[in-house]
Amino acid sequence: MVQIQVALDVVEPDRAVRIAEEAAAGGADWIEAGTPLIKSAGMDIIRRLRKIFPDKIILADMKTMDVGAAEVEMAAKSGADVVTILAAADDAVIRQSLLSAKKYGVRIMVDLISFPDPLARAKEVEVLGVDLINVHVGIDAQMTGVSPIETLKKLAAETDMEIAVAGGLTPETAGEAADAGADIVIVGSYIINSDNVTQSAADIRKAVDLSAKSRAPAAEKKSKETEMIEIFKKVSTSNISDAMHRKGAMQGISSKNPGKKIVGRAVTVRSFGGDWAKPVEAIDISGPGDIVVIYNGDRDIAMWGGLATLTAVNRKLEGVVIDGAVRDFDEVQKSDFPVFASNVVPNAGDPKGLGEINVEIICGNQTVNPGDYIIGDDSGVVVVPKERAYEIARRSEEVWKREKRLFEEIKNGKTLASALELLKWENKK
Ligand SMILES: O=C(CO)[C@H](O)[C@H](O)COP(=O)(O)O
Repeated sequence: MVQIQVALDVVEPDRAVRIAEEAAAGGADWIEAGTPLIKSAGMDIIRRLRKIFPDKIILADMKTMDVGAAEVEMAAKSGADVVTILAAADDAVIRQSLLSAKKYGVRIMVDLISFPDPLARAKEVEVLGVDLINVHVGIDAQMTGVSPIETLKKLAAETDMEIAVAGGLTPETAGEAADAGADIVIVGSYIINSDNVTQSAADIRKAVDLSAKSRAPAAEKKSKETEMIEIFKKVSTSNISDAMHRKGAMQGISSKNPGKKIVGRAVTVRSFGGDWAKPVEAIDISGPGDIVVIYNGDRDIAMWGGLATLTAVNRKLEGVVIDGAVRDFDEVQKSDFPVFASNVVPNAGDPKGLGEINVEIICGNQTVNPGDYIIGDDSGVVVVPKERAYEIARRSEEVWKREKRLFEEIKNGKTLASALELLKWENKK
């Protein structure tokens, strides 16, 4: 039977243990002390997991690169059954790890993460005596859209080693992995960031246990663009800003029609001193999914009002974001059209026609290029450069999931400080 391994990639040991208990209740067979957890809690977390789960396989995700014998020994003596060594490590490290593993009665799993030619390396380590290999796409690489399944399929046809697979697996891809020949399906984020860990582990268990024949045909693969838009619609601007390391938020611009969220591509406009010609001309070259993003630089002369709003509604624009002022506030509000701006004033400027459309602009102190992704909600507006949009979308979804999980923990009696073990993690510099 294919084994399910839950990867405890959190840095708070108490949370890790709670999640492990919930995942075990959902059908996880192997419990992995993830690398960040081991770095945070040391071998104590292995001892603790061993005590709580005497009958489960405990994997120490050491990702050892050097001094294999010593690292295997300490994980083994703490209670691990399986220890990971990086495929990128020198053969000497792998040999030493295998010797130590034999001595202390544990198994070695070689992790192919980021190895340029994983199939060739898998054959080499098999010759060295390794019998457990992990086809693995790391978390940061997953965010760019890389998946382990194709490599898994190729490796399964060529090796007798037991194969584990990891890399952002969900029930759908975990099922595919089982069909492709995986013996151990390793799942982190999908389970540990779920607001119902037990159910999510059970979903993976069910997907893996279904035979290939009884599995529903895989859903048609979405384009990256569709996937991105769906994620941006689901997450908040706060999640996106976190995913961008607190960058991307426009300053001084807020929703003038609260409750309206926008997700779309920027049509940029630069104009000056209330000049509203270029902004309203930009509406005519925009359509569904477009957001007109305007730098006007004057908070006291409006360059957008009720008539521009009506035109934008008729052309089915997604919204408008203005570093500058709007007027006709009552008409804007009645329209329900998403308008984000820095100020509301009654007086307008003149349509002189100065400025440009679809050039790089600065709006709310952020650089915006034509085609960049703009997301606005009641917390504000963020700009996501188009070149990094897929990665940022995927990362913001992880932030969203983690917050949902924390929300559940706080609902169940934890405080935010205790859930995140804040005292331990205060900056000691
Ligand atoms: O070892 C890891 C990262 O290096 C993870 O434990 C592994 O990738 C599983 O987690 P996820 O399902 O989130 O990818």
